[in-house]
Amino acid sequence: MGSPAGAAVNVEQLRACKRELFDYINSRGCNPIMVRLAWHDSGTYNKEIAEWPARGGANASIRFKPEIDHGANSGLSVALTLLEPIKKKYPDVSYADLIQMASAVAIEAAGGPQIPLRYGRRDATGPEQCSPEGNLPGAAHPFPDGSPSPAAHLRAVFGRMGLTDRDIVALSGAHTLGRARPDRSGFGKEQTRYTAVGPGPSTASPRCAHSAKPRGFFGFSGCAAASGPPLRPVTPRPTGQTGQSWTVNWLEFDNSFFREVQKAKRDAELLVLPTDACLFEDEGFRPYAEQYAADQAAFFADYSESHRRLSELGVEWVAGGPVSI
Ligand code: HEM
Repeated sequence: MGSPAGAAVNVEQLRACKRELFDYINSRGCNPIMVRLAWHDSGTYNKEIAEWPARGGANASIRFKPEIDHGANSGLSVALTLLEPIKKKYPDVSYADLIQMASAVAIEAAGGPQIPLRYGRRDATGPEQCSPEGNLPGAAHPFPDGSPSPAAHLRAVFGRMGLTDRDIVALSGAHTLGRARPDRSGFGKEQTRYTAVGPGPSTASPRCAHSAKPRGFFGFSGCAAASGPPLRPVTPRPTGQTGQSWTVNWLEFDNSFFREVQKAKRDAELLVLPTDACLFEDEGFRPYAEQYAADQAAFFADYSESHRRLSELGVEWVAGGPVSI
């Protein structure tokens, strides 16, 4: 049911699990939902509460009812189901580690930065350890905490987790991946041209910079000038999808979220939530948002560090943890 406090960290299993997750996630195109699952597990953290697991955070309590049934978690049981066969194969990897690992791998496999994740998280063991509903941010008025603006709401929620303005802006950049679906969150359109035809430009595949070979939607399909194995496996473009994405290439992790939100004339086919728009409207957030729109390397560097912090919120480490692999 979960890793006991005294369980040791099994580095061999962690490494093998990470290797397997890479293709497992990429071949299914489930990168976005893995990122969202991990964020919704850690994002319940309250820095004012000392006791574990009452303080919330990355403890895998999201796998139990009632937490998985919270309104904010609508649709995330799909991600838990996908992870179950992997958990069975690597039983010494705690659920909390597996959820965070899947998210970091999903980002790296989609072309994002490496995230210096550490392992050895202790699992919550039952429904009585679930976090109460209402800890995750709302995307639009009226905000459940009565905040007067999206920016105030984000600061209240992320501040409760001990995160800063820079963390808020960097982490919001995860919306470069994925979609909103009306039947899950109530946000987004039923379908757009970027979900109907699948992620990526609708006319032609992007080309590798070194050759005329087309690029797969998850990375290079092969390039004569590049040494070593292909960077990422090629996966068929998933067409006929539903929902509304924030970006055109919604299975590619880059800084396009910021570039799209920044545009004076936005593409009506792409989603901008009030909490996304405020990143360019609020004086405290704007410098970071502008920097990330202009400089992908700066975004990747900050994202990587903020994501690691998010992945460790509220964590109780088992004996031998935390470890890097
Ligand atoms: C800043 C406050 C945030 C708000 C208000 C927010 C809100 C939302 C909403 C409404 C959706 C659509 C869910 C659906 O309909 O399935 C969504 C999806 C998503 N969110 Fe956020 N989010 C926030 C922050 C974050 C953070 C911090 C991350 C990760 C670090 C993240 C990652 C994602 C991803 C990857 C998806 C796409 C999921 C999918 O395609 O299945 N979000 N978010």
